[in-house]
Amino acid sequence: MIDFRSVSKKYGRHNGLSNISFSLEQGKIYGLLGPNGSGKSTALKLIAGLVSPTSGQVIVKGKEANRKAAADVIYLTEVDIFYPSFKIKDMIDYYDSQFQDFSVIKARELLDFMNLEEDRKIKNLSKGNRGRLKLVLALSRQASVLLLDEPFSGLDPMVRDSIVKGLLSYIDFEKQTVIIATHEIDEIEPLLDDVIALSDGEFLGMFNVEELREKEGLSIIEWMRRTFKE
Ligand SMILES: Nc1ncnc2c1ncn2[C@@H]1O[C@H](COP(=O)(O)OP(=O)(O)OP(=O)(O)O)[C@@H](O)[C@H]1O
Repeated sequence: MIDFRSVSKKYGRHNGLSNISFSLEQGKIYGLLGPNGSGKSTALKLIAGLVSPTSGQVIVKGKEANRKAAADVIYLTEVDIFYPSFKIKDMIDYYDSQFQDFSVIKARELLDFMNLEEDRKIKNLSKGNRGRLKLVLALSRQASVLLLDEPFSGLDPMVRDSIVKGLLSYIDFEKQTVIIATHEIDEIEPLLDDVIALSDGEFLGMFNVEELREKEGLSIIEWMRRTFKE
């Protein structure tokens, strides 16, 4: 349902991604892994149609990715996108007015799960709570592709694990494909079906997490350490 066909993305003379090809299936959770600057955000932006490939094609649900086709793609970015004077409930209303696939009922359930009160002003929220709110807003939509860029980075490690596990119940695996770009591999490993590894804009490989454990006796983090040391 998502295809990268010989995709390169240059920023000026600098390589963001170099000749990458892979295919992703519907209904799976993918980890997009790699060190800083390896091209993870670039890959997500290409799927969301926010940047265009310099060469090659990115196909999402049979069509070339662009801003219009991206109506069915949710992209949770690292950057804060909130209006500081808004209260949480204003943000929920705003999302409800902007996105047909947004569910207020689901948003309220998620706010409850994340311990967020609707009357809090966004500018008064801690970084971790802003991170929680971003997840609430993203997961309250029903789009087919969910792109999460470092979704757990602001979260307290003490609660991260339970949040990560809880989030699974809000994903519709019949319809949604999820790609999580992250450095926090340990916590999300149990969630992932397959992993795509990037380094310096190059595609290192894609593999199944369970197979890796069964055949090679390695966790993702062990595999990453070994691969990136080489
Ligand atoms: N707008 C831009 N202009 C110039 N170079 C860019 C731009 N965006 C990304 N790059 C470069 O492209 C490469 C890939 O960047 P990208 O942000 O995709 O990596 P990343 O894996 O998401 O990194 P991080 O883990 O640090 O977020 C980096 O070398 C980066 O400096």
